[in-house]
Amino acid sequence: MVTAEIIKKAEELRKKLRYHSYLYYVLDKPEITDFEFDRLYRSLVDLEKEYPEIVTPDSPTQRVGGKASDDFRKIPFKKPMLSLANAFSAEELRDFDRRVHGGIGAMPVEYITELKIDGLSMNLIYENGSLMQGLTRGDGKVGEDVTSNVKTIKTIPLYIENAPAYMEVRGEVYMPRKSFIALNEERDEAGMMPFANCRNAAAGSLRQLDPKVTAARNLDFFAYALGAEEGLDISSQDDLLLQLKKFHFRVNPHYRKWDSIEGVITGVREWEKKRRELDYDTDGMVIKVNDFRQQELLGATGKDPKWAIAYKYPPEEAVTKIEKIVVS
Ligand SMILES: NC(=O)c1cnc(OC2CCCC2)nc1N
Repeated sequence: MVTAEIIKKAEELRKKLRYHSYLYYVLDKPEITDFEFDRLYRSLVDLEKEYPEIVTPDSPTQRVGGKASDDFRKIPFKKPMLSLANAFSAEELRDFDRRVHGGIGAMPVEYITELKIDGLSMNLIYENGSLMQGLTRGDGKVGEDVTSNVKTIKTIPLYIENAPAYMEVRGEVYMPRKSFIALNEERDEAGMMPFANCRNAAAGSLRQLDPKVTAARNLDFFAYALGAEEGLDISSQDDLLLQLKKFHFRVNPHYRKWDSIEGVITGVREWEKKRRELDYDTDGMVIKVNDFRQQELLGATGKDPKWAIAYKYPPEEAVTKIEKIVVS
């Protein structure tokens, strides 16, 4: 017979496990040992086994669901996922800046630069703090339901405290380079084709029918935008990134605010080389007008926002295997 104490005990364990998972996976600053974490986790598993009726879909024990996901149902978005126009030179960034100033008149403009993570963009739907659906971007209007695979990604919260009634969090699922290299070695040994790059490996891992396979691929997630939401009062991109961190999402730390496009160009040049030191692939920088009122003034033509642009770095040789071609 389930008592209020038992439910309270389960909720306390879930709260502790969420918090320590956040410290370990998102901040990489655990406060307890793995042994202590496992002990907490084991007590919740035992409690839920003894009283199956207290299990909640957002319990930490529900990350790797048993069932293979159905064939990626197509789900329309409440708010389309915009795509980015590209710039390939500093001059094109200056053209973008001229268009922005043309659109909003004499007001000063602040820009935010964010590393452009080379993964696949996702829409995470939270209702009353619980993760209800994880959708791939698809064509920007209709996504694919990969919820059971998304739930296996440890840095994606299954439950968020103090969240509004409805919120869509958007970001990039990616595979760290170390995991990509290890996965390709495994595939090579098994006589399978290697993935060409981290992005393809992440896409292939998210589209697995069995969540257990996805769970073993060590995917990760950086949050960078909100879709449809109720009750959040956020007025700029840098405030949004702070709010996403407060909700315990991983936010890429290398974003920066600039008060001129010349500053943006400095930032873009700085990361052209530096990005190779990172443990994940980037293919450029995303430049966004910081102020949301100015974003609204500029609007979006079709599917590209006029308040954001992606600067693309020239592609470097995708190194999967070194082939030596001996010219006789
Ligand atoms: N790949 C990325 O890192 C990335 C992609 N998209 C966006 O912003 C969306 C939201 C509004 C326009 C595009 N930001 C990013 N950092």
